[in-house]
Amino acid sequence: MRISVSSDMDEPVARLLLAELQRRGHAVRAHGALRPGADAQWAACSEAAARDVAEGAADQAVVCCWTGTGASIAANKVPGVRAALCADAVTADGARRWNDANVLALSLRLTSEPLLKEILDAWFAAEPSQDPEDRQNVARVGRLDAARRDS
Ligand SMILES: O=C(CO)[C@H](O)[C@H](O)COP(=O)(O)O
Repeated sequence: MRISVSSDMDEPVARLLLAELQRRGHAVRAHGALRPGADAQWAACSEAAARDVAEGAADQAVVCCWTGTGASIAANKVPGVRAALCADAVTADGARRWNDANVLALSLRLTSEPLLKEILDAWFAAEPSQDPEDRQNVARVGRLDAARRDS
């Protein structure tokens, strides 16, 4: 899978995230503090990674900041992006399954190395639910997105 990754801070867990995604065979594109010379403000680098997904340059993205909140807020402003801030594997599983999330947001502060691997395992193992009610919810979010674009 093609995965864009962003972090506003060059923290060990962000480097580990890059290495772990590569080890799993993903093609990784780095933004922010993970790419020399790139804009590393959390709003800018989260937007860049999210735009990769929205524009088809990446299949999914993982966006990071110290809390994970700014990264998820910025990513969610990009049309077509459903970013989910996940602090554990159960949340990551639900985000993929029920929300059809296409961007994973992580807190650099909270995500330890074992937790990171658990979250990634759950995120990549889960498939979006085909249950009609779940699809209706995701479609409804898409309509909210479209309405915001048109307003
Ligand atoms: O969590 C964050 C945003 O949600 C940032 O990582 C946090 O604000 C730190 O940024 P800075 O190093 O610029 O003070």
